[in-house]
Amino acid sequence: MTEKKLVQAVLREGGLLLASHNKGKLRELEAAFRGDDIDILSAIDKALPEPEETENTFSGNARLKALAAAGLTLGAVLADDSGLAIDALGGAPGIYSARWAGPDRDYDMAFSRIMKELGGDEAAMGARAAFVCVLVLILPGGEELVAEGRVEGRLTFPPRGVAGFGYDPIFIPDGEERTFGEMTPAEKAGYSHRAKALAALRAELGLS
Ligand SMILES: O=c1nc[nH]c2c1ncn2[C@H]1C[C@H](O)[C@@H](COP(=O)(O)OP(=O)(O)OP(=O)(O)O)O1
Ligand SMILES: [Mg+2]
Repeated sequence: MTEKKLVQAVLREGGLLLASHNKGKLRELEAAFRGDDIDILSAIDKALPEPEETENTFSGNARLKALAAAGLTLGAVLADDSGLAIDALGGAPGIYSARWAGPDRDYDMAFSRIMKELGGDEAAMGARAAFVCVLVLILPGGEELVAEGRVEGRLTFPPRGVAGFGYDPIFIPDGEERTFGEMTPAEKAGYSHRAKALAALRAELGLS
């Protein structure tokens, strides 16, 4: 058996725990493994504690979340750390994207802060930004795989659309006029940072 076939067998046998508490992310991650015959569980299903994200990079925090859950399950674990990086704000909110929405995950508050820090709604309109996603997969033997995805685009205010989650209603990917919040899940996956990271990870696993 090739190594990829062995890893696929491990995933089919032991399942995959998605180490995220974000329902929007979980929907997208689950969709990517649909049809693979792998049992998917989430940190929400298993009521796992949410670790504090103390690292200062996306990859560091993705790895921290994956390792925290790996200690609590026998199967493989996949964690996602992601965020919105705005050029004119030096990449902020970046790894602090969730924290800018406060403990209640109030994205209107996060949008207001972005507009304010960019110097008002006129300056904020069209500001260059990118979504970044780093995935870390930990296999039962401890082997770690890392995959990254990025999508460039621009911001728009006021927010548009009710699909997706988080910052989707203010982000327009390059080549589009609609925000992620105005797209179907399949349309968003045609552009998104998470879909690109998932494609890279799936290629490394020989799943496709
Ligand atoms: O496709 C996306 N569309 C819109 N917003 C997004 C996306 N991808 C990340 N984001 C935002 C949501 C959150 O404000 C932050 C991620 O923070 P991050 O810590 O990685 O996730 P989280 O705390 O929501 O869940 P968890 O850590 O349990 O996986 O970036
Ligand atoms: Mg988080």
